[in-house]
Amino acid sequence: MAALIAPSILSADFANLERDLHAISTADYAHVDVMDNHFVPNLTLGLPVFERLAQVSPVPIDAHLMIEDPDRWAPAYAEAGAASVTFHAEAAAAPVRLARELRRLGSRAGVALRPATPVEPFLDLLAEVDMILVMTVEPGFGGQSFIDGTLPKIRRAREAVSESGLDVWIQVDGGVSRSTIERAADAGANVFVAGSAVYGAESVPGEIQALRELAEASAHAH
Ligand SMILES: O=C(CO)[C@@H](O)[C@H](O)COP(=O)(O)O
Ligand SMILES: [Fe+2]
Repeated sequence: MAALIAPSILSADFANLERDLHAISTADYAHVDVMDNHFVPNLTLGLPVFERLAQVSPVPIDAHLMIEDPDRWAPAYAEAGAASVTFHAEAAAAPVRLARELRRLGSRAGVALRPATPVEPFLDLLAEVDMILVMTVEPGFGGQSFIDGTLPKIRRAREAVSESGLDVWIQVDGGVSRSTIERAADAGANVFVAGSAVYGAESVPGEIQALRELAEASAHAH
């Protein structure tokens, strides 16, 4: 399975976001973390900045909305041109209605799960989403360490997707690096978000390629 790499601009230089989007032009997506200081204890950027990022990005944008009331706010990110919009299961009042609305607006629809949120309630609803994001750290900050306890959930999600025959992607986000990406790929993830590992590397394109190769080698191994 092809591995898709989505560097998180949370670890970019916020005074040089356009430059740092161009630095990841060999990636598959640019992962943009929207935090509202309520759903998570951190604040990043909102719609006006996001709209400009979508206009100047050389790669499609994967929006990760760590916000309350995504039912109300998420569609605007699809309208702003996000290729994919992921909202949190814990925050959405009507996740199926919201996913349908995002798709209607031309975006892929993703549902994100905090480490302690079970995936099971969504396994009967796979046809309604394009991606499940299994958070491999508690959302809110970059640079945290990968939680191995999330691997069985990734595995269960992958098994259900395979059984369904649907092309639902499984994304991992948090603590993904050269030393953890193989475990996530082996468990069944196919989209990999990495912030500090990519932007902290000596060569950004070199790191993107190294992560892609490690994930693909591991995914092919089973
Ligand atoms: O959503 C989040 C954090 O909540 C992420 O997308 C982080 O930006 C990942 O950063 P690293 O763990 O890769 O440094
Ligand atoms: Fe994220």
